[in-house]
Amino acid sequence: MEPPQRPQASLFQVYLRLRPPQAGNASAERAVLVEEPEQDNAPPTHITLNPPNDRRRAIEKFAFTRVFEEDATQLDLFQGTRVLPLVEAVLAPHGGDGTDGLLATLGVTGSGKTHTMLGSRSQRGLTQLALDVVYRSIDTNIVDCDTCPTLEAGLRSADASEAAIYSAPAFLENVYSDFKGPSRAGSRAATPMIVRPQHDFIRPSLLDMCPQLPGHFPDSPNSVRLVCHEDDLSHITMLSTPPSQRKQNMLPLQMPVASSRPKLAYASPQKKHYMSLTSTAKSKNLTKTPIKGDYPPPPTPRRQLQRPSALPQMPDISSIRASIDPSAEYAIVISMYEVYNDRIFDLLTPPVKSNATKEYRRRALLFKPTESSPDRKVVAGLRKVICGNLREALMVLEAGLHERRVAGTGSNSSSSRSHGFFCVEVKKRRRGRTDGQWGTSTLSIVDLAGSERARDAKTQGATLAEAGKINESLMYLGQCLQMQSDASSSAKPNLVPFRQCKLTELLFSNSFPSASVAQSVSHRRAPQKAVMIVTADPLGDFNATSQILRYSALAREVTVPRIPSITSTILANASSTAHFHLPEPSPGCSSPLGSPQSHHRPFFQQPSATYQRTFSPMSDTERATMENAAMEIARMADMIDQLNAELSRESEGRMAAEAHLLSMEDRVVELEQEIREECYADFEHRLALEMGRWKASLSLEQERGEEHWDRKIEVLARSVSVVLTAPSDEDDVEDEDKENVLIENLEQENDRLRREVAVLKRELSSRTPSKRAPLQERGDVSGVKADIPGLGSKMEQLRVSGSRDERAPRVTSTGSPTKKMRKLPAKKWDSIDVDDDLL
Ligand SMILES: Nc1ncnc2c1ncn2[C@@H]1O[C@H](COP(=O)(O)OP(=O)(O)OP(=O)(O)O)[C@@H](O)[C@H]1O
Repeated sequence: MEPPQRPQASLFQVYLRLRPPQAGNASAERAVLVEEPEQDNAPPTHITLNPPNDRRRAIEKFAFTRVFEEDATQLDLFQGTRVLPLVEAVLAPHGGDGTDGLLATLGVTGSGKTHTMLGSRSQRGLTQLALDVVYRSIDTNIVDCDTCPTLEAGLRSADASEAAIYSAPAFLENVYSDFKGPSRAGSRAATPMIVRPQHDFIRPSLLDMCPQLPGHFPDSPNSVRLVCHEDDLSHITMLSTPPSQRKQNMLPLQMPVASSRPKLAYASPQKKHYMSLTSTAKSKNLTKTPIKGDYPPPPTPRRQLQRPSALPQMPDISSIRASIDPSAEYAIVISMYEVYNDRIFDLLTPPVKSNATKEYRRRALLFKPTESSPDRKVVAGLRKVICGNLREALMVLEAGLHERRVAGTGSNSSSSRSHGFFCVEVKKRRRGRTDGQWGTSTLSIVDLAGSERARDAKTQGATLAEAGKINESLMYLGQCLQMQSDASSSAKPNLVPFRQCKLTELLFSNSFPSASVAQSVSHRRAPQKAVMIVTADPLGDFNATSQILRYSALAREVTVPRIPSITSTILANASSTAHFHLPEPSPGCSSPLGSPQSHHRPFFQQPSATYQRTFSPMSDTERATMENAAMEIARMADMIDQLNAELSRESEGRMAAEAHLLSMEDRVVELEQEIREECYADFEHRLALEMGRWKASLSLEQERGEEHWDRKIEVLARSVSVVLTAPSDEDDVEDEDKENVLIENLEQENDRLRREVAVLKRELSSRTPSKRAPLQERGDVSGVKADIPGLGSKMEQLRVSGSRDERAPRVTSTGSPTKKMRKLPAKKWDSIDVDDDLL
C-alpha cells in the first residue's frame, strides 16, 4: 500500500510519534497497532486503533505522512519529519525572501510533546537541533552585533511588530547571575533516552558513541538506553537493554557528555522497568508532587536565574548543514510567548507588580495588524533578542522556558499549561549592504498543551479551568485540521475556521498566501510550510487518543467488522437444527449483513470476508424467520452504532461546552480582577485630585478667615480706641509726630516772618522821620500784622502736652477731651508778643 502523499491543499504534513510505555503501565492493553508497510524498508504510515474490551465499537484506521514507533530517537524525528527543509525554506538559499515554517506538536497530555520539541535534561529536542543547524549553516554569513554597531538599530527599524529589541549579552546579563545555589527543576522532566545504534538514519558519530551491545529492546533489536545520573548531568549511563529484561552479565557503560574523562560504573542489578524514572526525575516528582488542586504558582518577579552550566549535547548533528544564500548576510532574532487561557503573554518580559493586588502579573499582548504590517497580523509588543551564536540562543530559550506555566497533574508531573511558541526570526539582506533593508522569515516551533480529562488528570480549581481552555482551543484546532484534510480530499474548497481562537489564528494565519495591499503582487508572501507531529501513547486512554487521531490524521477509515454478539448467539442457538448461507457482504461494505457503514476518506481495501454459517435442515418459514430476525438484529446493531456515534458526538459537544463554560468563568474572574484594579487605580487618582482640591480650598478658607479676623480686630480696636479715653502709646507717638511736624513748619514760618519784620524795621529806621508813617498804615505790613493774632490762636490750638507721662485727659481750646495737649515752650511766643508790642 502506498503511503499517503501530502495532498496539494493540505496545510500540514502530519507525523505520528508513539511514545514508549510509562513506568507501571506496561501491562495495559495496547490500543494502537502499527500496520506493516507494504514495501520493504519503507517507513510505516498507517495505524489501527482497536477499542479495548468493547466489541461493538468500530475499528479505526488512520494514515499519516509517517509513523514513528516507540523506539524512534530524537535524531530519527529530526530527520524523518523533514525539519531540515523547513529550516532551508526559512534561510532562502536561492535568494529573495524566505518562507515561514511552522513545526508543532499535538497530543494527549503526557504523550511526549515537550519531550519531542524541547528534549530533556540529557538530550536535545527538535528546537535545539533546528537552532544548531541554523547557526552551523550561517556560521560565516552571520552579522555580529559587536562588529556592526548599527545592527541593533537597523533591525529595530525593520521590525514590524512594535517589538523591543535587545542584544543577547544585554538581555542575558539581566536574566542570569552567577548564582551559586542548588539548581531548580526546570519545566521539563529528565527523560531516559532510548537510542537504536543500528538504524538507517543514525549518523556515524552516534554509532561511535553507542557501540552495538547485546540485548533486546521491545520491538527494536540492539537498542540501548542512556540514563542521566542524579546530580551529575554530565554523565549518562548506557544500558544495553531495558532493565526489566537485562541479564546480570550485561555491562552498562557510563559516558561523559560534557567532560572528556570517561567513567565506568556498573548499573544496579535491581530489576526495574525500562521506562522507570531516573533518580533525577524521581526527585523532581517528589518536589513537585501532583495533584489535587495543585494550582500553578502565581507569577513572581523574574529572579536571577542560574546560568546553566552544561546543556545537553546529544544527539550530535554536527555534520548536518542547511543550504544558505552565499550572497546574503543573516541575523537571528529570537522571541518566545505562550498562549494561556486564550491570551498571549511574552515569556521574555518579566511580570510587573500590580499596584492594587501587589501580585506580579503579565500584560497580555495583541495579535493584530500594525502600522508597518497592515496586511498581516503580528504579535505586537514582544521583547526580542538578537542572538549571535547558538549558546546565546539556547540561554534565551532556557530563560523563556523558566517563565512558562507548568503544573503537576495526575497525568504528567510537569504538564504544560499553555501553548508555547518559540520563534526564530531569520533576518536576511544582501551581504555588505549595511544600509540594505532586512527581509524576515520565521521558523515557529510550537509545543502545544495536551488535551486531558479532568477525571484522569485529577485537576481542580485553576488547573481544571486551564484544562477547559486547553481542550477548547485544541477542539478548534481539531476542527481546522479536519477542514483542511476534508478540503484536500474534495474538490470543493473548504474554509478553515481558524479565527475561532488565538491558538488557531496564530497557527493558521500564515497558511494562506497574502499580498500587501500597498505593494505589488510580486511581494505576495508564500504560505508557510507546516509540520505537525502528533504524539500518542499506545497504552494510553483509548477515547482521548482516538479523538486526537481523528482530528489530525490525513485519512481515516472506520470498519465495523463483527456481527453483534446477540446475533451470533441467536444463530448459534439455531445452528443445532438448521444450515443456511448468509448472503455475502456486498463489495465495499464491511458488515457481514450488508448494513451500510459510513467511511471517511477511504483509502484502505475493504476486507473481503465471507461469513458462512451451516445449519441443519429447517423449514422455509423457519429459515425466513431466522433471516428476518438476523436482518432485524443487524439493523438494530447499526442503529445502536449510529446512536453510539451520536452519543459520543454529543458528549464531545457537552465536554466542549463545559470547557467553554469553565474558561468563561475563568475569564469572568480575570475580568473582575482587572475591573477591580482599574476601579482601584481610578479611585486612587480621584482621591488624590480631591485631596489636592480640598487642601487648596482649606488654605484659601484659612486665609480668608484670618483676613476676616484681622478686619474684625481692627474694627474692634477702632471702637475700643473711641471708647477708651486714654489713647494708646502708639497713637500718642504718631499724633505727636504729626503735631511736631506742624509745629516745626509753623516755627519756620514764624522765623521767616520775624526776618521780614526785622527788614522792615531796618528800612523804617533809615528813613527820615517825616517820611515815617506808622506801620499800621502801610499796606505791605498790615497783612503780616493781621495774621499774627490768627497764627497765635492757631498755635494755641496745637498746643499739646509736652510731657508723655501726663495721662490725664485735658480739655483743649476746642474742648475736645480725647487728645493730650503738649505744652510748647512759651518763650518764643512770648518774644513774638514782645516784638509785636514793639511794633
Ligand atoms: N519518546 C519518549 N521517550 C522517552 N521518554 C518520553 C518520550 N515521550 C515522553 N517521555 C517522557 O514522558 C513524560 C511526559 O512527557 P512530556 O512532558 O513530553 O508530555 P507532554 O505531551 O508534553 O505532556 P503535557 O501536554 O502535559 O505537557 C516525560 O517524563 C518525558 O520525558
